[in-house]
Amino acid sequence: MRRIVIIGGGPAGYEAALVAAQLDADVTVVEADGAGGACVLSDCVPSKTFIASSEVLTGYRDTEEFGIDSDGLEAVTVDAPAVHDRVKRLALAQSADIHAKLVKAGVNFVTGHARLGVDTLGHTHQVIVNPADGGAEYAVDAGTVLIATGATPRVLPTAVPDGERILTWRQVYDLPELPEHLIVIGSGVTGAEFASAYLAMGIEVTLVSSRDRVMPHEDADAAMAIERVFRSRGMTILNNSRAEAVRRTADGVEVELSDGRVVAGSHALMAVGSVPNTAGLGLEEYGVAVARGGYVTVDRVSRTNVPGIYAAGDCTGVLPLASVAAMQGRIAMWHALGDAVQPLRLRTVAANVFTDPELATVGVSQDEVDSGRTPARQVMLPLAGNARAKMAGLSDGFVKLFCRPASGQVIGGVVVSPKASELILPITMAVENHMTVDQLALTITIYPSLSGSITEAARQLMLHEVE
Ligand SMILES: Cc1cc2nc3c(=O)[nH]c(=O)nc-3n(C[C@H](O)[C@H](O)[C@H](O)COP(=O)(O)OP(=O)(O)OC[C@H]3O[C@@H](n4cnc5c(N)ncnc54)[C@H](O)[C@@H]3O)c2cc1C
Ligand SMILES: NC(=O)c1ccc[n+]([C@@H]2O[C@H](COP(=O)([O-])OP(=O)(O)OC[C@H]3O[C@@H](n4cnc5c(N)ncnc54)[C@H](O)[C@@H]3O)[C@@H](O)[C@H]2O)c1
Repeated sequence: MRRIVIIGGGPAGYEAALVAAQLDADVTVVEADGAGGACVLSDCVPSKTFIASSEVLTGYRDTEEFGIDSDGLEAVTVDAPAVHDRVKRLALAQSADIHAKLVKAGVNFVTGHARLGVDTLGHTHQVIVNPADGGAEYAVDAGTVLIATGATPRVLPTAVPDGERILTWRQVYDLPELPEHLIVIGSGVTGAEFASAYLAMGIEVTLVSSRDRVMPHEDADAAMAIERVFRSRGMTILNNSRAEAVRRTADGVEVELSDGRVVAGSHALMAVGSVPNTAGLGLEEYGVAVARGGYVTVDRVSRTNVPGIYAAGDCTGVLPLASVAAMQGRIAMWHALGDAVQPLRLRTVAANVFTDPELATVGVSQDEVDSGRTPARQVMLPLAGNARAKMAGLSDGFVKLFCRPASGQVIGGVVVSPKASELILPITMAVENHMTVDQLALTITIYPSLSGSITEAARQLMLHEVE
């Protein structure tokens, strides 16, 4: 029986463990916190649960337009401790579910810290476990080790979070009440999602964005559409602004920008990226290649340069998504245990930003098409013309489709709309299965439906081909 030790119990680690157990390996997962890792306990799951509460408030916006009399958002109050309790409860419940699943699969789950040890007895590898229960450190031999240690919020030395006024995204759920005026620093996906959720909760939000638009790595049309929505709902967005320092004041914070301006608010949320949890793991001593920024270097089957040592998830910096982390972890185990394995393909990974409206993408990007790297025809269809969107009072979103110029094969798409995370699936399936715009266009969709805009976009590309 092959013995596998996995360091880290997030999506990369626990999904790998389930695969390895299924293949009859003897699996130990060492996790410093709880099953599900940071994804479940402090990052993805809590933030999406918090956003779910903010979406309830969104339902109270513009009710008059629908002929519903209400006192509007002003009359709705948010019970912050109740919202935060729900966030934590759901995260713990999800963690418990994952723990139960692992135990049922026969995985040995150890709470504690682990690092690579020096193998003096000539075993393949050795992992040193420091259990959280205070017990003595011990060594575990392993034929295969998977490093799946994730990442931690980046801290600027001039803006150190204190958990009260200057916060990481992991600390917001401990606030006794919602901020009065939240300054979000960093307009990547994390910053944009929190700015959107707090705005929906009726909080004054200032977003400090170091670039000329929010979400600089996302589709520009989509990011600008969302920035317009944010501004129209009253968010202050400071473009081309870097935060130099954040200080506590008597009753709040002040953020000093690099051009000398100072912005005052009640709280600051630092969303300036993450750093991989790779220090102290003994990687360098062991000869495992670590790239700039501390990311473990891996190939497309999650191998590091040291035979038998694999790495997966955010600690590799390949693509920091839970879905990708999980697939990297599974691939590592399929490869290590000699099962059939397809190397990681990032081309068909769908991603979603949970702002209001949401922004979902898959396949080629507008940048790749504009630069000529990928020849494509495209169409962008505003949702404003969709009957279902009109009924729901939606005017901001769109569907964008990319296809190969000659064959019409669907190679990418963007959706900006409520629940874009669900609407991207047909485009993802088309990309994954090399479908053409004709095949998409001939699919009969529900009338009226937002998904009708996807087939309509495909029909427009079909017509274009005929011209
Ligand atoms: C605010 C936020 C929202 C997000 N939302 C989404 C989303 O909606 N969808 C999505 O796909 N992705 C989302 N992500 C990204 C997603 O959370 C990560 O890609 C995912 O958590 C990566 O999984 P992982 O297994 O690599 O690491 P993690 O989930 O970080 O787990 C790693 C675990 O390893 C443990 N660990 C570290 N060092 C050791 C050690 N030495 N010994 C033992 N244990 C150790 C840590 O305690 C941690 O629990 C979000 C990220 C953030 C920050
Ligand atoms: N919905 C999701 O799937 C989801 C949600 C959150 C995060 N994630 C994943 O995590 C990754 C990282 O996202 P992120 O937003 O946490 O980090 P990021 O690194 O993408 O964004 C951080 C932003 O902060 C800016 N910044 C840095 N220092 C600054 C300063 N001093 N002042 C102002 N701005 C500053 C950077 O320029 C950058 O734009 C994403 O690419 C995504 O893969 C996914």
